[in-house]
Amino acid sequence: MTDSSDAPTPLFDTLVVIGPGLIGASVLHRARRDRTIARRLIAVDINPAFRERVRELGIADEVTGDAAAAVADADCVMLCVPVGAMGEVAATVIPAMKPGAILTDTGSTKVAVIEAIRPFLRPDVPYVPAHPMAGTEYSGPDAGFATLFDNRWCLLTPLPDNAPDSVEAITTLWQLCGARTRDMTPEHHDRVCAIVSHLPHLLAFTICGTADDLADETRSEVLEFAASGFRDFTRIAASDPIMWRDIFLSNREAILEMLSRFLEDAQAMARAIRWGDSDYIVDRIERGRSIRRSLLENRQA
Ligand SMILES: NC(=O)C1=CN([C@@H]2O[C@H](COP(=O)(O)OP(=O)(O)OC[C@H]3O[C@@H](n4cnc5c(N)ncnc54)[C@H](O)[C@@H]3O)[C@@H](O)[C@H]2O)C=CC1
Ligand SMILES: O=C(O)C(=O)Cc1ccc(O)cc1
Repeated sequence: MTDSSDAPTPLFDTLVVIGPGLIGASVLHRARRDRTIARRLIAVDINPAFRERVRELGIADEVTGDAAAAVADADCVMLCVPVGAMGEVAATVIPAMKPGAILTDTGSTKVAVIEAIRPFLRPDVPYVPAHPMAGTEYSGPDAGFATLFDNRWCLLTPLPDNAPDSVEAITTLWQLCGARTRDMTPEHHDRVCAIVSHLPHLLAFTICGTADDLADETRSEVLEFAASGFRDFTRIAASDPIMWRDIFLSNREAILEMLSRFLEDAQAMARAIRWGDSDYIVDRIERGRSIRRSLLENRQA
């Protein structure tokens, strides 16, 4: 029998998304919308309420809590759970995958996630780690949307023994999601993300905590008069606590290194303010402005 439709063959026959929260549900929305990523979509979640939401959203052909059964027929399995849960999920799914199927993940840290998954790897199941650099402060299946990854970066950290076709397949998957892709080592990835993503979140959580610790009368004024600077911090400070606890604990060294460099620079700024060093202050602010201009030019803001 011939296929009468002109639709191109999807990249995978069956894609299983484990953890259809913000990221997983966004992949499912995109795959559902375009039908170029996979013919059949399966979502696995431990939370029954989230499974029900995924069913209601209609973004998967099958929704289940049984990860091992779900992956048996999969051509690609994408782990979209918090980074601290990657190892235990990998331990359940890898033995149940069919030979040649590809395992990938979307974790925000790479060295620790790869180490957590490595003990369960099989030579006939390539694992290609990835990290879409796109997200919001919201989580859960309702937070997902099809265009989340458009024009954003997805960083891949292929392993030395990855066959080129498995890396190519995951690269294509992210490009079909709308992302631009770049390969780098897991160590480099973790240092880059420590400065561009993890430290900014740490600062946001901290400044909101500091504001909340202020005396009662000042604290109520923080809420009343929050100018845009503080308000912008509160957006990312609204992010999921479990996800961020796991990121901080799993990228400990790079985050602590970036934090200590930041503290030195903040001290230098404090000194300039104390001694009235206008040139230093203006120079630092101008560097901030030029970084913002570059982001706008690169369509990343
Ligand atoms: N939120 C963001 O902006 C971004 C997050 N990431 C990474 O992607 C991953 C997912 O993040 P989000 O989608 O934001 O999280 P989320 O909290 O929205 O979704 C995670 C989902 O995983 C499920 N889950 C947790 N443990 C599970 C288990 N053992 N088995 C099956 N399901 C399980 C949860 O019930 C939830 O539905 C994390 O590793 C995160 O670091 C990557 C890029 C951006
Ligand atoms: O909402 C924001 O500003 C984010 O920074 C989202 C985000 C969170 C975690 C990641 O690993 C990547 C992107």
